[in-house]
Amino acid sequence: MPNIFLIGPMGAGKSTIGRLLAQTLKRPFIDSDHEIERRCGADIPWIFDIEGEIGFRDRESAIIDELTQRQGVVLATGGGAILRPENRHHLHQRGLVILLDVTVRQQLERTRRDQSRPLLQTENPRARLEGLRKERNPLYRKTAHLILQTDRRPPRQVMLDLRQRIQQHLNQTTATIVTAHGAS
Ligand SMILES: Nc1ncnc2c1ncn2[C@@H]1O[C@H](COP(=O)(O)OP(=O)(O)OP(=O)(O)O)[C@@H](O)[C@H]1O
Ligand SMILES: O=C(O)C1=C[C@@H](O)[C@@H](O)[C@H](O)C1
Ligand SMILES: [Mg+2]
Repeated sequence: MPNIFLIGPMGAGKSTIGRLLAQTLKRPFIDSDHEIERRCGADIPWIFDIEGEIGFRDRESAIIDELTQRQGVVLATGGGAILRPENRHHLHQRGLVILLDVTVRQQLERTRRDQSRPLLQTENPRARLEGLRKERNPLYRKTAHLILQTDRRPPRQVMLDLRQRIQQHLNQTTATIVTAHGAS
């Protein structure tokens, strides 16, 4: 089984679904946001405060480069992990990249009680999420091998669907390789 990398907007469920998927596949689960916090000894709002978004993005790029070199892991990335070209390249080349997508409406619902996302600590989170979506959607889409909508379904359902889509994708890829090599 290749590495599974989850990308997508804040509140799409990358951390939640990633953990469930790793459990059922019996793979190690890593969350790049948590790993940055653990190593830094500070939470993300604090890192944004002290080092600015650029400081956080530098830490994020270093951790993505490192974690994508592991084997057989499920990795949940942060919502902005696709912003830098080198991150997109590492993700796309070193694993199967799944975009968990979500509507802005659901994002608002899922993130409104949580103050851990500095980019949403604004007067108008809806406008911020819409702006981010416009800017990032093309980047998510060109980095992903598979796309899955996560609205209106509970996490376990999304995870089961995702597991099936991954299996289908891998079966198709294997079939193509076997055909290309002319195996009987
Ligand atoms: N399919 C779902 N249905 C309902 N709630 C969900 C679903 N997926 C995730 N959630 C809830 O939404 C919130 C955000 O989910 P999560 O932290 O997994 O998002 P994320 O994609 O990792 O966001 P971030 O990019 O900020 O790390 C959590 O409270 C989680 O329980
Ligand atoms: O969408 C983003 O830019 C972010 C999403 C979170 O996962 C964190 O990585 C951080 O809050 C920034
Ligand atoms: Mg997360």
